[in-house]
Parts: sequence; C-alpha cells; structure tokens
Amino acid sequence: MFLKSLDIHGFKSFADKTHIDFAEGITALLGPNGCGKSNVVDSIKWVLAERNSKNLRAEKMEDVIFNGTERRPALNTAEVTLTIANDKGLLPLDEEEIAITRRLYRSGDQEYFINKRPAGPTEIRRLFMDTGVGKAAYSVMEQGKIDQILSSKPEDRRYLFEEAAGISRSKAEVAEAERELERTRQNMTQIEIAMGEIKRQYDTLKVQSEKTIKYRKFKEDIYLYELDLTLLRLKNFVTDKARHEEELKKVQEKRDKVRQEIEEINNTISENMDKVKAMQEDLYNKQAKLLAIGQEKNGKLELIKQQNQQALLMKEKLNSLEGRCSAIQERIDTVQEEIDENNAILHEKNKQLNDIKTNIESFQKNIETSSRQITDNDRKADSLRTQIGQLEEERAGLQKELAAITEDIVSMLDAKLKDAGFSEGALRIAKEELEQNFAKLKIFLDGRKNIFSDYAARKLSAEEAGKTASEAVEAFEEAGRQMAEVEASLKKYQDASPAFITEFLSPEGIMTKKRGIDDKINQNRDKVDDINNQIKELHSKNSELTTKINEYRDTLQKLKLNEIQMQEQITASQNQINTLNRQLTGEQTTLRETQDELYVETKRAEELNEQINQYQDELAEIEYRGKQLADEMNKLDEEIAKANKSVSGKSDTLDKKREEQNKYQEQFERLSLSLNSADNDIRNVKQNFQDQYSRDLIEFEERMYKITTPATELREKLSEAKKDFAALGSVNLMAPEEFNEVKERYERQRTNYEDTQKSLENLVRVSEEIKSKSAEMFLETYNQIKKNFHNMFRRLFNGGRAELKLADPANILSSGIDIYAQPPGKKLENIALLSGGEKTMTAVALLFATYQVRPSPFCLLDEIDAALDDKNVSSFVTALESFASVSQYIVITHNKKTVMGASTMLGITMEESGVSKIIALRLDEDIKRGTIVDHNQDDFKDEEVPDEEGVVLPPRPPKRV
Ligand SMILES: Nc1ncnc2c1ncn2[C@@H]1O[C@H](COP(=O)(O)OP(=O)(O)OP(=O)(O)O)[C@@H](O)[C@H]1O
Repeated sequence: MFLKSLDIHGFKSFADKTHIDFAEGITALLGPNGCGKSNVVDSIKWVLAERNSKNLRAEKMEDVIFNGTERRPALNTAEVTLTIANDKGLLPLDEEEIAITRRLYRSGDQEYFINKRPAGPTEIRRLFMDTGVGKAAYSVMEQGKIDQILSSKPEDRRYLFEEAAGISRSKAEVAEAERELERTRQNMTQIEIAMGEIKRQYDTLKVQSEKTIKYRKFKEDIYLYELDLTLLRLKNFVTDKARHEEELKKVQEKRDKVRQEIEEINNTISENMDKVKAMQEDLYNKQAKLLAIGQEKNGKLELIKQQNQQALLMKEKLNSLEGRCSAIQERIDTVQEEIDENNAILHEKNKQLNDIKTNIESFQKNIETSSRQITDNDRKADSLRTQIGQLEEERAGLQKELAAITEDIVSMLDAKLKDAGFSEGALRIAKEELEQNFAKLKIFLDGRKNIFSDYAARKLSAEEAGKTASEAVEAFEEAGRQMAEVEASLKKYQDASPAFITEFLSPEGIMTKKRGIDDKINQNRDKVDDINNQIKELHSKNSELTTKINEYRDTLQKLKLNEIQMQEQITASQNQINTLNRQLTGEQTTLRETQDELYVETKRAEELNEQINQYQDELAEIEYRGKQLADEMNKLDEEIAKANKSVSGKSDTLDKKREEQNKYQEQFERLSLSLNSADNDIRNVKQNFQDQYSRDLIEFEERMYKITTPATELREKLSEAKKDFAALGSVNLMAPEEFNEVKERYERQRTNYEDTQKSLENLVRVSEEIKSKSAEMFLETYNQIKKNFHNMFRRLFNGGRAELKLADPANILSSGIDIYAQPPGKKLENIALLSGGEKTMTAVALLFATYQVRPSPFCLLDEIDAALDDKNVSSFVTALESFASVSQYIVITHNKKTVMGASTMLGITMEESGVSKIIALRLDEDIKRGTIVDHNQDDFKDEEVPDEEGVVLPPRPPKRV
C-alpha cells in the first residue's frame, strides 16, 4: 500500500474535515453525479503541488477553496494532507511515513509541509519524479482523458515512456544543464568582451611600459655613469690633496729650518737689525696676507670655473629641454592637423551620410509613387476588363441575333427558291444560250461591216450600187432576226434567275440587317481589341514600373549598405578623432610638464649666472686688495733693502739662506694654493652632486675605490646612453605600474575564462553523459513497453495486434512515438480511425503495458471505463485485477462490473446539498467474485516482439580520467 490516507478540509465540495483511509488493491469510489468523486482526485493532484489551476478544473487557484452553499458560508482556507507509506523507500526520504500537506488561503498565500516541516513545491515535485507519480506521469488518468494518450501528438506521448524509464529527473537535469550552459556561454561571451578590452589596454601599456622601462634603465645608466665619473674626479682630487699635504709638510719643515738658521744668523749679525726684522716681519705678514688673498682669489676663480662649467651643463640641459618642447609641440601640431583633417573627413562623411539618407528617402518615395501607379494601372486595367466583359456580353447578344438572322436567311432563301422553282441547271443553259446568240450577232455584224467597208472604198457602177443596197437591206433584215433571237434568250435567262434576290438586298431586306449586325460585331471586336491594347499598354507600363521598382530597390539596398558602411566609417573616424584627442591631451600634458621643467631649469640658470656675477665682483675686489698689498710690499722691500744696505757685515750665507728660504716659501705657497684648490675641487664636486641628485657623495666612498672602468670609456658610455635616452621621446612614466595592474587584471580574467570554459566543458560532458544514459534507459524501457503493448492489446482484444514505432529513431531522446492498432478481423489502422471504445481499450493496453515495466505506486482512474461495453469492461477489470497486487488503484466508476472488481468501496454522498461526505463500504469477496465475468485468459501466450530497428544512441562520452 502506498496511499494510506487523505485528509481534506475546505477543498472544493469538502467543506467539513474529511478523513479517507485507503486500502490495498482496488478501491472503487462511488456516488451519484456531482457528489465530489473527481474532487477527491483533484485534492490528491493538488496536494502533490499541481500548479496549473486548469488541471484542477478551476479558473484560478483560489477557486479550489470551498465557496459556500445556500446554507453555508464560504471558507477561507483549503487544506489537504496526503499520508504515504514509504516503508519500501520508494521516495528518497529516510522516513517510513510521509505526510504531505498543502494549505491555501484566499489571499493567495500558500504553504507546503513534508511531515509538518515547511517545504517548497519544487521539493515535493522532485520527491515524486521518476516514480510514475510525478508531474505529467501516468498515475492519474482522468475522466475522458484516457484516450488523450492516443490523440495527443506523437512527441507528447513521450512523457509516459520517460516516466516509466525513470528519466524524467534526468531530463529536468539536462534542461537545467542546458540552461546553465547557455548562461555559461553568455558569461563567456561577456568575459571574452572584457578580455578583449583589457587585452587592448594590455598591448598598449605593454609597449608603453617597455619604453618606460628602457627610459628608466637609460636614466639609471646615465646616473651611474655620471656618478662614476664624478667619483673618479673626486678620487683624483682627493689623491692630489693627499700628495700636496705630504709635499707641503716637507717644504714647511725645510722652510722653518732655514728660517731658524736665518734667525740665528740675524741674531748673531746685529741686534740693530730689529728694525729690519720688524720690517721683515711686517713684510712676512703682508706676504701671508697676500698669500691668503691669492688663495682667496684662486678659490674664487675655481668657484667661477665650476659655476661656469655648471652653467654650461645647465645650458645644454636647457637646450635639450627646449628641443624636447619644440619636438612635442611639433607632434601636437601634427596630431592637431590630423584631428582637423579627420574632422574635415568626418564632416564630409556626415554630409555624404545625409546625402545617402536623402537618396534613400527619395528612392523610397519613388518606390511608393511607382507602386501607387501600378495600383492605379491595375485598377484601370480591371475597369477596362469590366468594359471588355460588357462588350463581350453585348457581342454575344449580337452573335445570337446574327445566328437567328442567318437562320432566317437560310430558311427564307430555301422557301423563296422553292417558290420560284429555281434550277441552277436551267439558269446555266439560259445563260449559255444568251451568250451564244450575242456572239453570233456580233460575228454577223462584224462580217457585214467589213463587206460594206470594201464596197464603200470602190467606185461602184449603178448596177453594183443597186445590188449593194439590196444586200444591205437583207443584212439589216438578218440582223433584226438575230436580235429577236438574242431578245428571246435574254427573256429566257431572266425567267430562269430568282427575282427575290433583289428583295433580299434591298435596304430594308434581311441581308442589310445581317450586314448591320456584322458591322456592330466588327465594331465591338475593334473596341475589345482597342481595350485589350490599352490593357496591354497598362501591363507593359506596370512591368516597366516593376522593373523600375526593382532597380530602385536594388539601389535602395545598395544605399542602405552604403549608409551602414558610411555609419561605420563615421564611427571609425570618430574613434580615430577620440584616439587622436587622447594622444593630443597626452602630448599637451607632457609639453606642460617639460615646460615646467624648463621653467625651473631656466630659473636655476639665472640664479647661477647671478652667482657667477657676484663671484666676479668679489674677485675684482680681491684683486684690488692684492694689488694694494703688493704695492705696500714693494715699498717695504725697498725699505728693507735700504736698511740692509746700511747693515754692514751682511754675510753671503745669510743671502743664500734667504734665497733658500724664499725658494721654500714659494714652494710652500704654491703647494698651499694647490691644496686649497684641491679642497675647493672636492667641496665643489660634492656640492654639485648634492645639487644635482640631492644625495651625499660620501655614501659612495666605497664605490669610488672600486671603479675600474677608465673615465674615457665612461664618458663614451654616458654619451651613448644620453643619445638613446633622447631618442626615446615622450614616455608614460606610470606605464609599468599601470601595465602590471592591467596584466594582473588580464591574468585574473584569463583564469576566470579558463575556469568558465572548464565548467562549460564539464556541463557539456555532464549533459552528454546524462543524455547517453537516458537514451539507453529510454530504449530499454521503450522496447519492453513495445512488447508489452502488443501482448496487452491482444489480451484485451482477444487477438489482433498493436505496434509502437519511433517516428525518428535517429533521435531517440526527442522522437515522437507512433501507435498502430489492429483489432481482430480488422485492418491495421491509424488509431484515429478506431471507435471510442477501441480507443479507450488501446489506451488502457498502453497504460497497463507501462505499468508492467514500472508500476506506479498508486493509480487514480477516473471513469476511464465510461466508453466500454460489457465485454471490454470485463477485459479491463481482469487486467486491472492482475495489477492490483503491485499497485494500489482508486477507481471512480459508474459501471457495476468495475465496482465488483474492487476490494474496497468508498461511497460519496451529498446529504447536505453542496457538501461532500465519505461513507466507507467493504464488499463481500464471494458476491464480488460471482459478478465478475470469467477471467478465462489462462491459455494466453505472449508473442515475441522484435526491438525497434534503426535506433541511433547518442555516443557515450569517453570515461573521465
Ligand atoms: N470551490 C468549490 N466549493 C464548493 N463546491 C465546489 C467547488 N468546486 C466544485 N464544487 C462542486 O463540486 C461538484 C463537482 O464535483 P465532482 O466533479 O467531483 O463530481 P463527480 O462526483 O466527479 O461527478 P460526476 O460523476 O458527474 O463526474 C459540483 O457540484 C461543484 O459545484
């Protein structure tokens, strides 16, 4: 037993709470018309999540709620609970008993429960899929719907076989997979578009990035070469300084030693030399000052030299910046020109597009005008044809009249000829005789004329003249006689000719009338010919117009094509302009930046020049002071010389020592200057580097001692790098970073694309696997049902044969299923030609053939036996009984034999009008058995039915690795 019980409250005519217990085997649901039997079936369908109200015989879903009677008000809720035994685990739920509830409120809200747990309709439908109970399955066969199995389209019958094959769920899965596939395909298309866009950015930025990386590399190289060159210079200065310090120390020692010696000599020479000494000291002081001034001057000079070098570099830089500015400006001008050119082209194309549109309009108007002309011409031709019709009618009248007149003429002629005794032979003889007499007279007259002409030409004697005269008299007498003969034969001829011809030909005669009609007919024909010519002319005009229209259409099509192409060209031009504008903006930004840089550098150059001027002023002032001091020293020298002269006993040694001291002093000063200069150089090199790179050269002290490349080589490399750097032109400084970002995005999208592709392939594969499996399952089930159907048909009809055939065996998963049936003693017929009862029995055979393969756990059969005669009802009940042990049957019937086949009866009444009530009855087995018609079918033997031929199964996808 599958269905245990049903609780209905407020559903259709079940206003009161109603509980129905179902029994095993066959239950007959009985009751008078309209008592609510089918409502029980509806309630079961409804609780199993039927969503189409029409399938419940209701306009809208709320109509299933009890809507009241004369005595009872309507209810606001309908609720049905179906309790199912699941001890065999038919339903995929780990519960022995499953109660499914559906509740609907008038507001339209509804609820579902599975064992009191809220659930959704889809969950409920899925629960029953492939059990024979699911949507569109064969567990509910309703009143008058049984033979719809046969009358529905071959494709619509598949549901029976699919449900029996247990592939309804797979079908839903394939449909879902295909929807998912479509979604995935759309998703892939979107990713492809996005990837295309990113790839474009990727390519552009890749090129820019490579350029910028080169830019950075060159910049770094330049910096390192300049750093190394600076370090080499610094290293030289530092070495020089150390050397100078060493030498200075030695010279100082030597000088101090000599000075000591001089002092000693001086002390010994004279103390009077104090004055000289004082002067000498003064001179030394001055010399020291002069030395300091010299050093100061050298320092300044070196500074000026450095600054000048820097100014030179600065100038180079300014020149290069100016060069870059004008190069960018040139590019801007070129781009601007291109934009202007493109704008002009765009303008021109827009103009052309407008021209094309105008042409299209004018051609469309031409087509309309020509079409209108064709319609007018057709209308004219129609009216002319009507005229022809009228003329033809008229002519037919005339021809009738003519035929009547011709008839009259013939009969009249006949009568007159008879009256006149006309004989064609007599007329011919009379005519010949008349002609002969005329000829004879003519010959006679010609002969006499010749004779008398001869007489007239001769001179006749009187005798001859008398003879001639009497001959003449004879001749006239003879001529008179012959004339009389002619007259007689003329009369004869006239008598033989019919006199009524004249009457026929007279203006009021019948022939004149006939001619009149002939003329009218001819005129009528001429008119028709004329009109036909007019029609022909209209036709030829129309075909000319049609040719023209076709030409116009061709031109129009070409114009439309041109329009599209032009539109595309305009879009391309617009895009080109946009690209150029973007390029222009980029270049303008670079120009602005370069100009800013130029401005800053110019400012720095000006400051440098100011500084150089200031240093030069300071140098002039130092030189002035030096000169004054030198003058003072000359004076002192002179005074000392004077004093020395006055000092006696000045020894040569002292002079020599002094010379020696002077030599060392000079060396000392020179070295001091060099040392000073080296210091300055070191300071300047460091300061310049600090100014240029904002970094301290001290940081690179270690590097300084590791440089092995000679300066000349470094300079060459530096100039190469600068050249390469300048050749790069403008760069997008952020390109590498932007490129990395886009690259990352591109990679992400690619991974996304690959993942989507994998899931697409997976879906295709899943769908193919399901299809292949489903096809195999379907074919197996179909072949079984095919065999069962034939034998069940024979069983029910006591012979005959029935056949199932796949309409399209090459497409087994969509093929329709044709049904052929041949009741015994009849021809194999299309099922449409079967009688109502035969149809029902054939459908029942198919239904039971299906149950044999996959019995539905329960079946509701609502009056499917209505069209069957007694004998067929017996066969039906026998078949039903043979399935009663496998499935549970609830049969609504008015047929006693069917009722007697049931083991349980449920009565439905309407004690209170409009409200259904259940009464349970149980039949006595013996009474029941006694009424059943004999089941004498034991000797029945199944026949073999070959499997369907020519079936093509979808290939199985290769096994997954
Ligand atoms: N929402 C509703 N509220 C109250 N009564 C309803 C509602 N819907 C249908 N009915 C009633 O149910 C009855 C029809 O019931 P049903 O079709 O089940 O009868 P039946 O026993 O199958 O009859 P038959 O033997 O003629 O096929 C009708 O009287 C109809 O008025």
